[in-house]
Amino acid sequence: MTESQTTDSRATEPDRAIGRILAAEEARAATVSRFGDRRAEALHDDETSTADLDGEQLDREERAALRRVPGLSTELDDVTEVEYRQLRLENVVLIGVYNRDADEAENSLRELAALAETAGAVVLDGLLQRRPHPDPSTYFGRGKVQELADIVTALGADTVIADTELAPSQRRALEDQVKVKVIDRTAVILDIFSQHAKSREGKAQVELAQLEYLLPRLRGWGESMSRQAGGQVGSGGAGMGSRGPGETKIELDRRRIHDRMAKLRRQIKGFAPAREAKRANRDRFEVPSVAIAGYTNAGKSSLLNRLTQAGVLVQNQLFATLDPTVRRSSTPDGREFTLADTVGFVRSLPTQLVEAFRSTLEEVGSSDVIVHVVDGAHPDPGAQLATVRDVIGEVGARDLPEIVVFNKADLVDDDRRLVLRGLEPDAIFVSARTGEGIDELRERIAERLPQWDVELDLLVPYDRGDVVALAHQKARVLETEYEEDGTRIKLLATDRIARMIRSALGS
Ligand SMILES: Nc1nc2c(ncn2[C@@H]2O[C@H](COP(=O)(O)OP(=O)(O)OP(=O)(O)O)[C@@H](O)[C@H]2O)c(=O)[nH]1
Ligand SMILES: [Mg+2]
Repeated sequence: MTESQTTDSRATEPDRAIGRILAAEEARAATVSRFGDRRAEALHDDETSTADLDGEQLDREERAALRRVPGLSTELDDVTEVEYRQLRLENVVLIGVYNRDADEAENSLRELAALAETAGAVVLDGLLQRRPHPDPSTYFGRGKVQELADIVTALGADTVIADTELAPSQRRALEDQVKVKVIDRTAVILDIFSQHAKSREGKAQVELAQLEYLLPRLRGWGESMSRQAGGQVGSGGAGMGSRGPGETKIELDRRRIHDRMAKLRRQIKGFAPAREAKRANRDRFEVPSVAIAGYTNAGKSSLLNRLTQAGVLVQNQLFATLDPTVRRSSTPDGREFTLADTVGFVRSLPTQLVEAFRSTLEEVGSSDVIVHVVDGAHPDPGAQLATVRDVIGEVGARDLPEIVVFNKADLVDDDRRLVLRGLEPDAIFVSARTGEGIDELRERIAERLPQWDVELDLLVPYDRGDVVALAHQKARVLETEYEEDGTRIKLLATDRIARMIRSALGS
């Protein structure tokens, strides 16, 4: 291992890597912009308010430990944990292609840096190439691929991550020329999800998404790596993008993978009845539901904690929350509602994940109100808003009442507030950290919660016992009379329930 010396210092002192990068500056061509030293700026404020962590503290430590030493006992019995971690921690170079908007591309690459670090890698550099379109065969143009290969060698990087979803053939061609492992944004996000999934349902969902991603990429995944005998990939050859089902199960043939996927789908379906039962229970006791949705790291869990003292894991990490937490809360005038924390969204959220997490996301779709949290201090809040609304639309929740909340107001100055107001005139500014705006948010939620103010007077034909049953189940029946043509029912309902009953009756 000729690399071990440099790898060691980098693993323990990422700062020195930055020095090295700066020193290598001259080697760069002018059309390639770099900002490896400003990485992870998208994640401001590393302070984790420990007061918020209480019962979840252990979970957080566990997660941090798991992050870098996966599968220790089964793969490498003869090295110490420390050596193993140094071997495994990946040193990555990020690459992206853009056409017009350099700022946007830079934000996206910075977010990719945050994602890579969350997955456990050290980011050494980031390179953007301006091009009308990514090269269909190698993503970067031919000349730049060579330049990239030189940079990778100079920095001693062992992985390149492209800020896109690469076609299987692009990935292979790039790998052949750059001589280190190449993965894409989708693989990194899948990797984070697989590290963070905790519940059985979450694990099944992530594995399904990973298999779906891997299936068209099976041929050649390990192949090109084994051709690089003596390359810089750690002896396991694994790491980001190949953890989870990627490593051992990759040898299964397609059919067995298809079988496995079918089984996972059945399993995930099997979780639905429990969720529906909970939902039905909430309906019966007339408890309205509020879902907190928003971009990853916007502060959804912090806000839930602030509103309910829930003690949910808060971390300056992307996708800290994968398993939705539901807590009870109440309005200032004493009405109860449930408040659900949800999985964060990210730009180009892999479609495989949206599919696999559809059941979880549909929880958002079946709530009464959505609190849409946006990080007010993020460089591009408009893009966050749009991304989240896209996903909300995809699960059919576009028409639900939405309260837009700019969080982290403690980091937002007056000028910026004006800009944010321009984006969303009705939004509320809050800070989960200082408590600013929280009372206003409670009031706004109370206003938007469904009111039991719709009165219906229905004549239900005698052959429609189902509608009578529905009325008794979901609404407050005030009067029942048996007339010649059917049952006359007077009832009180919320808007949503009234619509449900009317459409069941076909009126
Ligand atoms: N300054 C400041 N930081 C905040 C505020 N709210 C949350 N944070 C920080 O932002 C980071 C993310 O907070 P989380 O609550 O974990 O965010 P999340 O939206 O649940 O993130 P995911 O579950 O990863 O999608 C943490 O480091 C928090 O401490 C706030 O009002 N002000
Ligand atoms: Mg969270």
